[in-house]
Amino acid sequence: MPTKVPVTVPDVDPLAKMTEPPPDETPTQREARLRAEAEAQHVSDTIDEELERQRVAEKKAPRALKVLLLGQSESGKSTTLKNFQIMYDPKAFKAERASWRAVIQLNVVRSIHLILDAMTRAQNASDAHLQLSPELLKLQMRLAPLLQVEQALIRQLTPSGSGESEPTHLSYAERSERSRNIREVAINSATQWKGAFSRLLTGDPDEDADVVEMVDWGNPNDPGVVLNACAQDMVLLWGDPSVQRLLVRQNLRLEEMAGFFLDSLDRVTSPQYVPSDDDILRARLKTLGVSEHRFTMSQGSSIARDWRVFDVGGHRSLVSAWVPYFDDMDAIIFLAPISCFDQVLAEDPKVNRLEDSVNLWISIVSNELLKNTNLILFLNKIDILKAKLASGIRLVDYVVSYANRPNDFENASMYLRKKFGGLLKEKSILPRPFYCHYTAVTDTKSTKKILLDVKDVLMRRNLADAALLT
Ligand SMILES: Nc1nc2c(ncn2[C@@H]2O[C@H](COP(=O)(O)OP(=O)(O)OP(=O)(O)O)[C@@H](O)[C@H]2O)c(=O)[nH]1
Ligand SMILES: [Mg+2]
Repeated sequence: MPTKVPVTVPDVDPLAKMTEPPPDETPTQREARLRAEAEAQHVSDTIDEELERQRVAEKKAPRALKVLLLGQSESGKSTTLKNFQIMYDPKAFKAERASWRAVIQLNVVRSIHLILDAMTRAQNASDAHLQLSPELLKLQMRLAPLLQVEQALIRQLTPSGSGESEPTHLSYAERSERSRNIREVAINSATQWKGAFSRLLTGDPDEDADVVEMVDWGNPNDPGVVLNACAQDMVLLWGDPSVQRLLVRQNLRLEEMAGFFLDSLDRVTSPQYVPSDDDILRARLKTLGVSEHRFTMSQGSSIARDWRVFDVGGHRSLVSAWVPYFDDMDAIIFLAPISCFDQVLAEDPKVNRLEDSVNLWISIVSNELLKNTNLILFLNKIDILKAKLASGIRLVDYVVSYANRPNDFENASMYLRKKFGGLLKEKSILPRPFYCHYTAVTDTKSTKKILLDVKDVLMRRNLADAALLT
């Protein structure tokens, strides 16, 4: 049996013993000690107060306002995001300028590819109306190298291993850091373009240097070099009246398609080409996955709020990836491209695009997770809608319920607005206001006004909600 050792418990607190004043303290020492203790207490209180103030401030600070951009593929989500960038993060927008060049080059090559395909179809059909002149056949041959350029650009803009056949990424992603260090390797001094480029370096040297770097003028297979060499032939092809007739016969309206640059060939294929804001808004690059962008916006003179804007891919296969973002979203900007009434989905040619937009709208409006979320509808691509209706394409041929209303923009846009508004009213779980704008988000001026309005509405609603909660 182990013997028990009694444990002696001190009858005084050892800590108190250590801090208690010495027994032989003089009155002066005592006064000094008390002063030091009071000072230490004051410092400690100040720290506590500051911590408490920070805690309250953090609690009160408005969290970031979250906005999700939704809509079918090619509805204009990423283009709307670019407008946000131009307004609230011009630096980020500028930083990407050079990278858009490759996207625009690919957009050009795609359009030419479509024309060459249309010519091949005409040859195969041996239709007497579609006879191609020997000059056109020569052009067709001379433009063949562009198809290889297309492949090179797709490789540059498609993430490896994604299984995607369509580009989805700016090329800067893999270049950004590296490019800062290898800028000097870009120009081969033997090329004739060097002079042109050095003359060009007038504006922001950084921005232009990025563009200079993107083209390897010493490499005859570089996309920029091939495009420049083919520029005249492309202009001839696009301007040829029999090509225009052929496109009409095959119902190919290239100028209404995403990423149309054939009317600006001289400019966009020139060695000194730097994409303008307008070009970047018109460039087409499909989104894969979800990207988040942060902006700081102010309301009046006092309140600044952080905004988080989410851009998602609208391709059918990507729609299920939207759901995790529904939770906790303050607002959704839903884009319905109403010019698309006579088009079918690229991913499913059995489905009309307008009908698809209406169905997506119903699923968003009636979604339980979104019953408290503000919904803002952009009836987009009104510039194309106006041109289409003016050219005689009839809405009633695709939307039977349009009946005998006049085939003009005022009536058509109002009709579609009522349709979307009616569905919101009918299908929403809780009543909510109908915020709706007619937009052409490739037009920065009108879009700026609309986004300012959206910002005001959301900030006000958010403040009102916060007031209700407190
Ligand atoms: N003319 C015209 N073109 C537009 C308008 N809005 C978007 N576009 C063009 O339509 C194309 C598709 O726009 P995006 O913003 O890439 O479409 P998205 O909704 O992001 O498409 P996904 O990424 O595939 O989901 C781009 O080439 C845009 O320039 C518009 O109002 N008018
Ligand atoms: Mg997109």
